[in-house]
Amino acid sequence: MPVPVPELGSYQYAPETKENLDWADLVTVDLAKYHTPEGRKELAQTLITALREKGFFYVKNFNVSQERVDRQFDLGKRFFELSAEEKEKYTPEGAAQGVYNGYSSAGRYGILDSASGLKSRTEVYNIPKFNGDFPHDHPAVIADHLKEIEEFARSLHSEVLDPLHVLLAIALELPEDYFTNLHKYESKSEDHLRYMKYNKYSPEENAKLGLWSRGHTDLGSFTLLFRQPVAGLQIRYHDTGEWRWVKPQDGTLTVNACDALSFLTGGYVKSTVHRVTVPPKDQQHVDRLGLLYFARPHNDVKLATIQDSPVLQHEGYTKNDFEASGSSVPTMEGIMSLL
Ligand SMILES: O=C(O)CCC(=O)C(=O)O
Ligand SMILES: [Fe+2]
Repeated sequence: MPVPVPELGSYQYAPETKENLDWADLVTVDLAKYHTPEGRKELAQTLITALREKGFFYVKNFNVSQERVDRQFDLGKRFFELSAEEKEKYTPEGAAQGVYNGYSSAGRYGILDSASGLKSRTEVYNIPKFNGDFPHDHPAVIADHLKEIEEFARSLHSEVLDPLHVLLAIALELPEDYFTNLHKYESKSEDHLRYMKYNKYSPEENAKLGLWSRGHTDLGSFTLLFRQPVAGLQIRYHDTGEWRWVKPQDGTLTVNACDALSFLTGGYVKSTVHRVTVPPKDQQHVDRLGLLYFARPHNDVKLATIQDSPVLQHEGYTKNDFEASGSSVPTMEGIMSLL
């Protein structure tokens, strides 16, 4: 008898940790308030304060149902359950030179602990924009649901990124479509939807490791992280330098501003250093599956400080690091080849 395939969306999230960790104190941008001019004004202030102080914040009421999110987690889970051999077929050519759409096996992230030789066990599957610039092969588990994945990625653009870009423009006293014009879905940019699996280690291995990923900033505009019940993500506070854990919140996205927004605003918007550390003891027995979206400006956007924002002018944020050091200012495409 054929075994029925479980319904997509039956993904079981791990229970949250019971440990009392040093959680980051982050504000929530409630997009339910986005639909009136007063609400937008208030949210613009909430957002810009969050971007200046912590660089990370939560977003709620973003009009993408939990059911659709659960189905994406399930697709990610099913992808990583494929055999190593099958997954390796989707490793892109040029992976070693930084080409990242498609599959990256755990080995590519290298040795995490030189004393023990323990390697990263983080697998990634990146799916680029569906605007025609990035034709791609996918295994059947993904290909069979490609339309749904496309709709999901497009709604993250229209329901989350567009509103955040409008709010940022309001806060900087720019025309409301200033940033949405740099982030059109149909234009070429290196946005990607990511399924990400941190395969677990034994408690003994974790004790040797300490960290699962090194501190870094993200390259693009905003990164959207769907609720992650397995604690591990930590951000570094700008003012004190201390590391704080990011707490999973029901029905929210965790969002961080990234390097491109920081360059465009002459450092007014902060791109915050973050990392993934070993989870607390009560969560070390589970794999940590992530669902993320990385938004980036169009490839041809020059990363020069915006000169027409009265706020940036008034506050004195008129030069980013490239401009201050007299180096030539790269485009978004150009900066990728500098990495
Ligand atoms: O897995 C996470 O919580 C964060 C991942 C991350 O920082 C990244 O992929 O850039
Ligand atoms: Fe990151």
